Amino acid sequence: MATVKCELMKNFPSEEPVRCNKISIVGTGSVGMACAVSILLKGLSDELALVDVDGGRLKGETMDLQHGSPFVRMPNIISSEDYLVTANSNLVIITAGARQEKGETRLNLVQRNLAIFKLMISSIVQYSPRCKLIVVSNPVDILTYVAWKLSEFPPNRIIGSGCNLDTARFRFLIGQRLGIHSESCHGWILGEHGDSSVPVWSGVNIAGVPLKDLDVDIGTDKDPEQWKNCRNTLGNSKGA
Ligand SMILES: NC(=O)C1=CN([C@@H]2O[C@H](COP(=O)(O)OP(=O)(O)OC[C@H]3O[C@@H](n4cnc5c(N)ncnc54)[C@H](O)[C@@H]3O)[C@@H](O)[C@H]2O)C=CC1
Ligand SMILES: CC(=O)C(=O)O
Repeated sequence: MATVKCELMKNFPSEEPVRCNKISIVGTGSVGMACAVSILLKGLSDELALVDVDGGRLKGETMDLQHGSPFVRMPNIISSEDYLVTANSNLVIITAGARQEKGETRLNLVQRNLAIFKLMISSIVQYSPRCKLIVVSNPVDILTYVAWKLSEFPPNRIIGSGCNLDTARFRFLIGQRLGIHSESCHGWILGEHGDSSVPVWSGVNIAGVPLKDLDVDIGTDKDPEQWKNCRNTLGNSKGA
C-alpha cells in the first residue's frame, strides 16, 4: 500500500535538494546559539550544521532550533559531535572553547583554547577544504592567527570578529547618552579585542556630524562630560 508521503508527492519529480550555502557553527554555547538564531532569522543559509563536545547540550539546542522552523525560512538544521556533519560548508563559525571566569582576562584562555583549536581546525579543513572561517573564541585575535596557520588557508578566508563587539558597545553607549539610535552613531574601536583596544574619537560622528567639532576634548581626561566612559571593555555580566 502506498504511504501517505508517496500519495502526497506522487505528482512531483523526486530530486535531491541542492544545498548551495551551508553554514556550520562549532560550539553551541551562548555565542554559538546567538549566531545560529541570527543566521536563521536572516535566512542566510540553506543548511545549518552544529557541532559541540557536549552531546546533551547539542541535542537540546538543535531541537530548540528545529522546533522553531515554522517561523524561519531555513529548512535544514543538523548536528553531531562528529565533524562529518559540517562537510561542504561554505562558512564555519568557531565559538567553541573555554570562556572567562569572573575577573579572568581573555588572554588567560589562550592555552586551553589553543589545545582545542589544534584538533578542531584539522577536522574542519578535512571536511570543508574550501570554506571561510569566522573565529569568535577568545582570545580572538590570537586564535584567528592560530586558525590561519593551522588551516594553511589564504588569509582572506580567515576572519576574526576582532573589535566588532567593542565597536557595537561603543556605538550603543554613545547613542544611549544622546537618545539617538546607535545605527546613526558612527565610530570605531581598533586594536586587539579587549582591554588594550583603542577608541578613535576623531572619527566619531552622529549622522556625519563629528563630535570632536562640538567638544574638542572629547575622549580625554580634560573633557568635563567624560565621554571616555563610553568605552567599555568589561563585556557584560553573563560570567565574563
Ligand atoms: N570575540 C568576541 O567578541 C567574543 C568572544 N567570546 C568567546 O567565545 C567563546 C564562547 O563563549 P560562550 O558561548 O559564552 O561560552 P559557552 O561556555 O557558553 O560555550 C562554549 C561551548 O564550547 C563547547 N566546547 C568546548 N570545547 C569544545 C570542543 N573541543 N569542541 C567543540 N565544542 C567545544 C562547550 O561544550 C560549550 O557548549 C569563549 O571563548 C568566549 O570568550 C564570547 C563573547 C564575545
Ligand atoms: C567575552 C568577550 O570577549 C566580551 O564579552 O567582550
